[in-house]
Amino acid sequence: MFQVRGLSKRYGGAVALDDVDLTVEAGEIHALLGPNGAGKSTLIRCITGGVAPDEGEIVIDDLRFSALTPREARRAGVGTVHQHLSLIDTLDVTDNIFLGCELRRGPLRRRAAQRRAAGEALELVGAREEIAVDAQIGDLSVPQRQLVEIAKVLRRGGIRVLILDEPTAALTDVEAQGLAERLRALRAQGLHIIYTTHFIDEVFALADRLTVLRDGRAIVRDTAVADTTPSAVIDAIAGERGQSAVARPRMRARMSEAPMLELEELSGPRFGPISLEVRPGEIVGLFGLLGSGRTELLETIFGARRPTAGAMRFDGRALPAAGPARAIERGLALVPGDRLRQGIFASLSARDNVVLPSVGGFARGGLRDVARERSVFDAMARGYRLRPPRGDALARELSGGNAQKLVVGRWLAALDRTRLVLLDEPTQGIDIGARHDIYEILRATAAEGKGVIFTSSDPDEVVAAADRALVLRRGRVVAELSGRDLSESALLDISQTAEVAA
Ligand SMILES: Nc1ncnc2c1ncn2[C@@H]1O[C@H](COP(=O)(O)OP(=O)(O)OP(=O)(O)O)[C@@H](O)[C@H]1O
Repeated sequence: MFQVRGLSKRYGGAVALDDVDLTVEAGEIHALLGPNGAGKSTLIRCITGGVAPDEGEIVIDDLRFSALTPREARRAGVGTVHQHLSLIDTLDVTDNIFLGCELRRGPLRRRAAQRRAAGEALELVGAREEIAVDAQIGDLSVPQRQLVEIAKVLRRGGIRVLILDEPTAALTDVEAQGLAERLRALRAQGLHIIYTTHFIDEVFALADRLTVLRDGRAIVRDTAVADTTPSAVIDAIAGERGQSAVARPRMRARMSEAPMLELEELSGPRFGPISLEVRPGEIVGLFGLLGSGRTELLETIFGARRPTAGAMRFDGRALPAAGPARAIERGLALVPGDRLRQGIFASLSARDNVVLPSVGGFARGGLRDVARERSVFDAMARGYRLRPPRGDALARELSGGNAQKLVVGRWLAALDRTRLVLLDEPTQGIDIGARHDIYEILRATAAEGKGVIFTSSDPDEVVAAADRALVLRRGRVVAELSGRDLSESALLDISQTAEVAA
């Protein structure tokens, strides 16, 4: 039995959870959905012991808790797989699984016993054949790392409730299906599985029941997936603008002939050689996974990394690897993928996070133009459905998805000077309503004659937002698709064929 009853949590005046009930049966996969800032992470933190609720209780078997410490949660059988994986690249699988809880006899580590137990833990997630216990984590693919992470949690034993926070955010469809298989097997062992996601299709393929949170309330509660439809769920998540936002027609930009960006046989760290042209008004999608070289390619164009061979030209002139400052001067902008590390200033206000790169441009007579900063921020908050839409909220108080909107939105504020925008996974962690708003913003940007390159591991997204897509695998372009040829199934076919060929 796993139940949450009447859970409420406030942060100052902000209500994160408002009288939430949730029941997850044994042997059930329960999807937790909702727009950014709806309270999903807060609910999960209450269950895993990171946050003490103000009211309500959590019931696990015959134990009732009004608040849990992380230790109590573990003892009660709650295991959590976080979105930001906790594994260390330079250690092997066994050492990662036993990090901080090594098996010892006196002062000695029992290496053989650990390796054996690590193998058994991998068996629990059906990955004993696939993953060697002495493989370096850095050499594993993203889905393999995720399996190690789950194995690490299960190894502790006594897990009754398994919680996964956006486990498929960085996976392709094929990889997500692989993970789904493993989760089904765990479900069959009687675990209560709760997972958060922004992917609706996946919920209908995998989950048994679902709950949708909005503004801290469970507006759809413990509903059997068989009793609802994807469009009803999208409506519940995105509100009345939901369906229409998703179905809105695409706006095609007219493209001029001369390319603004030219890459000629460009090679760099983990990619190349790649040749690519981007014209003003064009949106190019780079479809590839983490580790496909997509981030390195964007960073090289932006001058943050040095190419090892080939040439780059922007507006017909050489684009030297002279650092981001020079690239920004020439009209390039990069929205980084690792936003937690590279993008957010946690202790600054939401408004400062958005206007900071543009403050110089807004200043008048050496003073910050506060009115202008406010209006730029407010426009961004409206356009991106920022929650809360307050400029003075500290960035660290925002939910993950809303913090992400700040980093993407920052370039909206600076867009006057930008001619080519590079975005690394711009919608990862962003809810379905705001996701489509971001596509529109990309379209509107292109319609002004600017160029856009974005990376994505979501074929849907590439089809929805790009004029042309390059499929990237291990640093090379394995296919290029545009017009009628650019479809979700074509992208998937090509990436699977490339996978098999490799
Ligand atoms: N430490 C905090 N201080 C103040 N407010 C907070 C804090 N943590 C969360 N909140 C607020 O609580 C609300 C719920 O946030 P939560 O992180 O649970 O959302 P979420 O559904 O997980 O969103 P996302 O999909 O963006 O991750 C948000 O309005 C957020 O701003």
